[in-house]
Order: sequence, then structure tokens, then C-alpha cells
Amino acid sequence: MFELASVEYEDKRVSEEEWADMKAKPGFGQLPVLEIDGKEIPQSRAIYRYVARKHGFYPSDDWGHALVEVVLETVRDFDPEVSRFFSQTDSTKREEIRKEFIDKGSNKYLDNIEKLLKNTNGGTGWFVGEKISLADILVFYLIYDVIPSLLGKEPGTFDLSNHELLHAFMKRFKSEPKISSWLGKRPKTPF
Ligand SMILES: N[C@@H](CCC(=O)N[C@@H](CS)C(=O)NCC(=O)O)C(=O)O
Repeated sequence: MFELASVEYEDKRVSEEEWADMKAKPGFGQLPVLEIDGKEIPQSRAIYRYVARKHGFYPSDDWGHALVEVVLETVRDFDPEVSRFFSQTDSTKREEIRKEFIDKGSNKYLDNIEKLLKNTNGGTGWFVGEKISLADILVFYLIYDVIPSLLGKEPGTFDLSNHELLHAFMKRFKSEPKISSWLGKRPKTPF
């Protein structure tokens, strides 16, 4: 959102050592944290909603706002899958979950997301209204980064051939100049 809105920011990733230090100090003991004017807030969802409100990634009307929330909550339906996978330490069981996810899990969730996309302009534009909102950003992040990481693949490699509208959406979003430039320059870290 900072990139899209041309807001100056520092994207601070931490090394293992810095992380240990941060956790030893008083504070939240979790990342991400957003620092603005010397004040800090934790919790990714609180952070992205705050930034979205501040920089115009929610529609100004209540109905549009609600529609964005619908998309965010539909994206969130993936969370149990993601937690189930990442909390599994046994590699054989992890592999089973991965396989199950590829075979059945992902389609149910992606079907629902695609239905929401179709509701606006037949799915040929953005999820809500006529401009990019937090809904588009979160769906892109889910499909571009989260799902491939679950499957042990590189970002942007998830096969969407069964979801034509979503496939076209991903291309459209990725070819936004500020997004493609960000993808080219962002630091390569696991999180
Ligand atoms: N609900 C929090 C979860 C944050 C979270 O669990 N972050 C991980 C890193 S991705 C963390 O800091 N874990 C604490 C730890 O490793 O001790 C959020 O969405 O921000």
C-alpha cells in the first residue's frame, strides 16, 4: 500500500540475531510491527486496515467498505489451512497436508474468491469498485506469496488454470507499474 500510494517508508526486516534481541526486550515479541511517529502497533490485520483507511484503499461508502471486508474474510478462510501446515513439524505429515491442499483444499477457497471477483464488472476489473482496494491487495498476496510458500514453491508460481478470472486478475494486478517495480526490488526473506 505504501508503494501504491507513494508513501515514504522503511521496510525493516530483521536477522535471526536481531529477532532474538527484540524478543528479549519489553514489547510485543511478535512481528510485524508498524511504527509511525514514534508509536508502534502490532497485529498484521490491524496494521493493514489502518494503512488502508489512511491511504485510500477502502471505498468511501459503507457498502463498498463492507464488500471489501467480505473479501478479506473470505481470504481469511484460508487461515486454518495455513496454520495446520506451518504448525506441523513432522515432514511426512506436512507432505500429506500439502498434497491434500493441492488436491482439494485450494479449489474450494479459490472458487469463493473468484465468485466475489465476478460480482464487480463480471470479474474484469478490481474486486470492489473501480480502483484497487485492500481486497485486491490481500487476494494478490494470498495467491502470489502465501499459497506458493505452503506448496514449497517460488512466489507467483501457483497454477490458476482452473480459475480464469482470477488468473487474469493476477496478471492485471501484477502489471500495475508500482506493483511490478515493487516485486522486482523487494527484499527476499521468508516473511
Ligand atoms: N496475529 C499476529 C500473529 C503474528 C505472528 O505470529 N508473528 C510471528 C512471526 S510471522 C511471530 O512474531 N511469532 C512470535 C515468535 O516467533 O515468537 C499477526 O497477524 O500479526
